[in-house]
Amino acid sequence: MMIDSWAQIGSTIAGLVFTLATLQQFFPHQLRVSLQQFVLASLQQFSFVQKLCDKLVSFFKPYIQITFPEYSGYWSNQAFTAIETYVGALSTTKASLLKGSLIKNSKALLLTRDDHKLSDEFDGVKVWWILDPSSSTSSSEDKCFQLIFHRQHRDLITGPYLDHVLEQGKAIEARNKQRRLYTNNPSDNWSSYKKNLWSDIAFENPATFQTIAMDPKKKEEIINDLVSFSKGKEYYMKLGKPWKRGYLLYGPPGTGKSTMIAAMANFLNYDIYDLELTTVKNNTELRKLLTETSSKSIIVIEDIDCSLDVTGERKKGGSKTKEKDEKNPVNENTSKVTLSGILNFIDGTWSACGTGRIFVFTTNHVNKLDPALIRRGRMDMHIELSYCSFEAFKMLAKNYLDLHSHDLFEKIGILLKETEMTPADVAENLMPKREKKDPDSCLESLIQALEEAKEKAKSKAEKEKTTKIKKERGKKFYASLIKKRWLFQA
Ligand SMILES: Nc1ncnc2c1ncn2[C@@H]1O[C@H](COP(=O)(O)OP(=O)(O)OP(=O)(O)O)[C@@H](O)[C@H]1O
Ligand SMILES: [Mg+2]
Repeated sequence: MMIDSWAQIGSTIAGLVFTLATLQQFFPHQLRVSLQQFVLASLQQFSFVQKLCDKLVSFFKPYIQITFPEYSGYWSNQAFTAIETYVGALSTTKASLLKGSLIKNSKALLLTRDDHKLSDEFDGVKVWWILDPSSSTSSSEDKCFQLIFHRQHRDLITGPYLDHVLEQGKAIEARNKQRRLYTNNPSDNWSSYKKNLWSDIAFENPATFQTIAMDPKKKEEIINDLVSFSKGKEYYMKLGKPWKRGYLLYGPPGTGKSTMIAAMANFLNYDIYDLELTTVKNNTELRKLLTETSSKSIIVIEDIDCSLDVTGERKKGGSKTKEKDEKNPVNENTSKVTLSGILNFIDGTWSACGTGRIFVFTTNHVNKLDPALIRRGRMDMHIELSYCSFEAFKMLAKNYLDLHSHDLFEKIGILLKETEMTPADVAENLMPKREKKDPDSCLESLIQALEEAKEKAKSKAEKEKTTKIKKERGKKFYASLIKKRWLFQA
């Protein structure tokens, strides 16, 4: 009330000053000077009185309240959601009244305090959160949070503290969020409702970077790259580049390409969009699908060489190439997605319509891919996943058998150098076949498999060698026949 009346006085004085300024033009000079002095003195007195009044108000009412409603107009208020999560997680360990809920798309049971008033501390300053302060008095069904703090900490609380609350709330939400695996629906099934472009299920692949067997240095490099990308929003903005990154995973079947994608999603807490190119009819559909993916997600095209003819069409250049490219669909019957459509999808104007996106392509035949598709900027990091090395084997032994060392490791190390066995095959041999783990028999079964693989490779190499020799002999024989015939004719 008091504040309202002072606001009224303020506007009255402002009006008076304006009227006086207009009238002044008609007064003689002497009178004008005296009037100005009078107005200045009154204003000084007014500001003194106002300061005094402010002090009185803050003395009798020293606390500030900020309300965060659940809805702002028709839209849900994102600040409310983040605050709800943050406040819910406030020292649940100390509280005696708890409530549990399993929220949609959340992977864990959410335990929150079942109090209406909670205190929190930031930089030594105490604040209070009240849920639904008006619930007892108001008939409105909308929930809201009220933050109460002493007015002397206004700057700290409205600035750094609220930033901290929103950031923490969002981080907890992301941690609890159940990741989703999306796959695109054939466009014949698309309804007018946009969400129908993709179907999704809970993503429950438990692969992590700890469980992936590969060169530790390479693994660390990938992790660092992902971390700097995921935290690099401002950096990308500064560079004027869309916030996106491409990874090309290549290597023989069973070397961990799909496992790596799952580990990336789990590490970053991103959803996966598994794009099945063969069901996409044309570039327009491809663009639509892209615009319907969420930010901070991984868009995957597995076995890109099988989904699209990307075997160097653009290398030839010229308008003819483009013509050929357009005529070179994924699937002769239904799809007209072209290489240029894919290039535009990853790197064109449309690719920047969301942020924090990761594109991952996998292939077993990296040499077959058009250089334009995998150049840096499109596929920024090329990751080779190869046959099982000794380092990779040690990781698998640790994960599968809890073994850090064993007498048989040395022999396995030598055999791995002499053979090409995929981590998938090594893992299969290390998997205990009985309920009770018996590391010795698992390692022995691996040694046996390695020796068999070595023998197979040896006999295959010998076979290839004899076929080559036979071919060369045959060639020589025909050459001599032709020579003899030619001599005879001559
Ligand atoms: N590097 C690895 N580390 C740990 N496990 C692995 C690794 N590679 C393969 N595996 C195991 O083998 C299985 C098959 O691997 P994955 O599907 O990732 O291979 P891929 O490279 O995607 O093969 P493809 O080229 O046929 O798609 C996985 O379920 C995983 O258990
Ligand atoms: Mg795979």
